[in-house]
Amino acid sequence: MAVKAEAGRRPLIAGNWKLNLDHLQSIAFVQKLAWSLQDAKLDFRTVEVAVFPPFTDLRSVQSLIVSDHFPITFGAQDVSEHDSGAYTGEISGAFLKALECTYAIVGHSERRSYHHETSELVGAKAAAAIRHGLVPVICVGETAEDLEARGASAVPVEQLETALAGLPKGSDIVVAYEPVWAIGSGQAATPEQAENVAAQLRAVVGTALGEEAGAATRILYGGSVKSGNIASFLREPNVDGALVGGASLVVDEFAKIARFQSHVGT
Ligand SMILES: O=C[C@H](O)COP(=O)(O)O
Repeated sequence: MAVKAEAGRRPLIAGNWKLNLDHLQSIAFVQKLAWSLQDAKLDFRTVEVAVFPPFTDLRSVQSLIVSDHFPITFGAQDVSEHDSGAYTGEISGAFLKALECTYAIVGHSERRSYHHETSELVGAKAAAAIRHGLVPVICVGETAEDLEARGASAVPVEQLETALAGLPKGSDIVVAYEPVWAIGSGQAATPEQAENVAAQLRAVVGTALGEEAGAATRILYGGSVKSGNIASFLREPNVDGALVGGASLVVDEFAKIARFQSHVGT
C-alpha cells in the first residue's frame, strides 16, 4: 500500500452498471450508496468510489451528487472518437465534460466483441476523452482462447500498446485489466494472475506515456469481483482497484466492496 500511496495511486472502486438502471433507479441507487458509505464512515481520502451509469442517467446522477455534495465520482461507459458532427447516436466527450463526468470507459470487451471495436478505435476514443478533460478508463483483456493459445498477458499488452500509441506523454489514464473469461462468470482470476498482468501493463504505460505516468497510473482488475475477493486483489502491489460489473448493481454489496480496507486480512 505504501508504494501506491507514494505514487499518488488512491484505490478506485468503479461500478460499471452496463445496460442496467434507468434514471430514476440511478437516483435511488446513488442516494443509498452515499448514505451507506457515509454511515460506515468510509474515508474517501483513502479510496475513490465511482459509478458508470448509462448515458441517459448521467444528468440525474450529476444533479444528485453535486446538490448533495456526495463524494462519489462518475463517468460514462463509452465516448465517441468524434467531437461533433453527423455521427448519429454518438456522444461527444465535450457533452460528458459538461455533465461533470470525470471518466469515460473505452474498449470494454463487450464493445470490442458486440460492436467490433478495435484497439485503434479504442485509442482514438481515449484521445477524444483526454482532449475534453476526461480520464479514459482503458479496458484490455484476453479471451479464454487467447489465454489457451498465448497466455494471459500477450493480448492485453498488445491491446494497450496500440491504444496508447497516439496519446500525449504524461496523459492521465486508468487501465482496467479484465480477462474476458472472468467477466460475469463467477470465476475471477487469482490475485497473482491479476498482479502479473497488471505489472506488465504498468510497464507498457511507462514506455508509452513516460515513467512518471507509469508509476502514477491506476490499474484496476475486473472480472467477478465481489466483497469476498476484493481485499485479496488490492493487496497486490500493482492492482489499484476494481472495475465491478454485476456486484456494482447491489448497493450493499458494492458498498462492502468499497469498504475493502475494513476487510483486508479477512
Ligand atoms: O466492467 C465490468 C466487468 O465487465 C466485470 O463484470 P463482472 O463484475 O460482472 O464480472
